[in-house]
Amino acid sequence: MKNNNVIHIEGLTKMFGDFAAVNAITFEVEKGEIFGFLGANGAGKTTAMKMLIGISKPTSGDAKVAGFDVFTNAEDIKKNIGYMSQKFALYDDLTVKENITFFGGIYGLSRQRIKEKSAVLIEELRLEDVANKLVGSLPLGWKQKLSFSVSLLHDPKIVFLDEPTGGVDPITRRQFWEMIYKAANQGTTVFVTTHYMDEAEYCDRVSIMVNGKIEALDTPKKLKEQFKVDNMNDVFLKLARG
Ligand SMILES: Nc1ncnc2c1ncn2[C@@H]1O[C@H](COP(=O)(O)OP(=O)(O)OP(=O)(O)O)[C@@H](O)[C@H]1O
Repeated sequence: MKNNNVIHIEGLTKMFGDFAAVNAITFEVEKGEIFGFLGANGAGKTTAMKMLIGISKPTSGDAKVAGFDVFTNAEDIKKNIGYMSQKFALYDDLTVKENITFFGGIYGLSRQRIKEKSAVLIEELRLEDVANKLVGSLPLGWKQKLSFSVSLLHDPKIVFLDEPTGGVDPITRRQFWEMIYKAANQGTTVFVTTHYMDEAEYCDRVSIMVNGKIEALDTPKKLKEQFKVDNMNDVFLKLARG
């Protein structure tokens, strides 16, 4: 593993019976990179991501995340990553402040650190007026931005985002991506799945999974050249439709 690689995967495979949901995938992701992990429904993205975040044991292959082996150091991986998905966000029945305090506690931050982080985060997200309101009462876009910030509370080396902007309006999606860029500029690696092809264009590199295999992996510019098209949507359609 090179020093600046925070994800290193070789021949990573997950079988469900005879079915290879993830079939010998190999790639590396660098520190501070925004890595887009694309694929049609059922391609194997979530299965692969579950192995990378240490909650599912691979059938075979090698994977190191944040320097830790997914087979032997899954607990260390969990401490060094952030995770956010469209489906599991925050607790609707806790206030903004309570959610931050709760997750800060889970991540092992001290009371003082939680207080400091909470103040900065609420100011940055301009949530002062709703800091004591239940998260369930906030618009989805606000929840998702807050959820992303919470996933970064413990300054993880890598943040895994599983369709973070699903169902969110275009303006909020844009703001969300500004937050992603900021995190990446500060050295956090961003591993993101999305079904929005305009978002694929914002990534430094993009991989496209088809039936458990990675069929293409490069910068959006090079992928467009390779497939002789002028947008990522057409790259995706060419690959996903075979
Ligand atoms: N626990 C399981 N047991 C059996 N098959 C599974 C299991 N989990 C996933 N699969 C299968 O593995 C394949 C890959 O699923 P996965 O959820 O990883 O795809 P995905 O690319 O994340 O799709 P989506 O975009 O819909 O989230 C699918 O055919 C799915 O049915």
